Amino acid sequence: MVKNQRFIELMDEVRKQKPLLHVITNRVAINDSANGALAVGASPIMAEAHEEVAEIAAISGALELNIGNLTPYSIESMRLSGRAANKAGVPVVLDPVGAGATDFRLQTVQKLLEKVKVAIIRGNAGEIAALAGEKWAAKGVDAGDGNGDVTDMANRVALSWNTVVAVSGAVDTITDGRRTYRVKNGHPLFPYMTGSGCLNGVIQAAYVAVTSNALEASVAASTIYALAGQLAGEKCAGPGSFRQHLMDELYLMNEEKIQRYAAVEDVTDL
Ligand SMILES: Nc1ncnc2c1ncn2[C@@H]1O[C@H](COP(=O)(O)OP(=O)(O)OP(=O)(O)O)[C@@H](O)[C@H]1O
Ligand SMILES: Cc1ncsc1CCO
Ligand SMILES: [Mg+2]
Repeated sequence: MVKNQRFIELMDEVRKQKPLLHVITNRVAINDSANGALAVGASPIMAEAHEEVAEIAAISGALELNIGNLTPYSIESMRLSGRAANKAGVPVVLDPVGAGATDFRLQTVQKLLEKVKVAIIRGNAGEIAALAGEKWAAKGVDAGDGNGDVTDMANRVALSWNTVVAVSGAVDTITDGRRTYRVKNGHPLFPYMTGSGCLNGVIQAAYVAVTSNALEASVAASTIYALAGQLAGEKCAGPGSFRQHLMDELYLMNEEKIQRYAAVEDVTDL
């Protein structure tokens, strides 16, 4: 399945369709998330008023829920929009930011997953470890260190919630619990840009808006995003200009760069 050609087709499809993305996210990442969505060709709307979220979710190409700055109000926004998205057949992406940091976050994610069918869960290893019930020294919203096998944890979470799981890190692991892919693109400056994982989640939403195959959407989004960061990192001196170059490289991504540099492996049978 993972052919560079397919990533290119999906990238073109996002640019052609310009899917509306309903995003409920944290106040740290909100502006970069909107700009990154525009850079890949999607059309973001950040909305969380209870009066309108169901209506917006139902007409969107995808809904992205990010729990980075939870409040009781935003939890209800996520529930209402998630239910409306499910009813309308709109795919939902969930970013369980800091799920290992507090019981409140973990319980909120679990309750959301019980009520809302999610197409892709995207998180760092610490967050996915929390969902898998694995011990892991996650540090707030950062991944931290742990000994668990990332693929095994991701598989378990994917099978429990019947979803695709995309684990970000130096290598990204994407699985539906049956097939597993690894993306080796990326750049060490990524962790110095706050909200870079949150933007990854929004790009996942842009891609799942244009295909009913959430696994291929997630592998394509993870690859194109990590590759844009890799090319950005090669051009810049530090985190400030990395952020600028990342937006540019998302916008400038093309067939030639994907064919030349995408480093994706199907590790299902390894
Ligand atoms: N050490 C690294 N080397 C290369 N790429 C990396 C590295 N760490 C993360 N990435 C890339 O950075 C992007 C963001 O992933 P990361 O795991 O840092 O998200 P996150 O921890 O959820 O971020 P945040 O919470 O700040 O939004 C991914 O596309 C991933 O491929
Ligand atoms: C720093 C931070 N705190 C809550 S959300 C967020 C953005 C990165 O996840
Ligand atoms: Mg994160």
